[in-house]
Amino acid sequence: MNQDELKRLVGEAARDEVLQLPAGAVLGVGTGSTVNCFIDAIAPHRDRFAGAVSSSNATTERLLKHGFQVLDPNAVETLPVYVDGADEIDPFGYMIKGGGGALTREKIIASMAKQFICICDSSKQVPILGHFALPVEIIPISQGVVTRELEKLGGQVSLRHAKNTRADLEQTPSEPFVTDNGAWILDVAGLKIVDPIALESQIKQIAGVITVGLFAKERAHILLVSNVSGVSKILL
Ligand SMILES: O=C[C@H](O)[C@H](O)[C@H](O)COP(=O)(O)O
Repeated sequence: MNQDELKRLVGEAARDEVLQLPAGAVLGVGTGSTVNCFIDAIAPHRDRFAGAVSSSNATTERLLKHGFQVLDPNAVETLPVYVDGADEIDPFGYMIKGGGGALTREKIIASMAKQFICICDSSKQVPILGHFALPVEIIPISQGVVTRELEKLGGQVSLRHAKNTRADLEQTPSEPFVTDNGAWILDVAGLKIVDPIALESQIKQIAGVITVGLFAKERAHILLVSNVSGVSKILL
């Protein structure tokens, strides 16, 4: 089974999970290739839901294409669930997210939800976070100062470029990658994140930082994880 098939499997498992919600629920929907499989899997059931709150322009586009009603987050008070992928998840449900650049809106929508359902294949499970470079969304003029602060924490910092996403790390950098919020992303490699709660709050306090892709406060409560033997549901 290849990784795409594992993503499809876990997307379908998440569909089965949200179909247990009472009819008329509003869904919180994350971003990324795994979430795309979830969106495709729930598309035939869209009429059971009052709509969805989206975490990125890409997700909004896909939801609309499938005929979902996409609601303004300001018009919604709470969400029963938020479904999203992760770049890394540890045994406590703490995650690194933002490989696709959607971390800020993802964190906002996750904070509105009663339950975070993380969907991924087992390659994303790690004992300690930090092998995947930690994304930090910043105000562009703060690049220099934030870089220096992050280096003091022991990280090797690089500005993400438009073609320098997870899928093609080797390509020659071009223009800076610009997020849906018009901001930039610093990727911080070489951190061994033993205390995600402390590091999340420490990085958040650096002037110029919009969001750090460490999801400790907005951790996952349920993990649906696929491997060659199928999908497991883990309560965190
Ligand atoms: O910004 C992107 C998100 O945090 C994604 O949820 C994360 O990068 C995982 O994406 P994928 O399912 O494509 O591996």
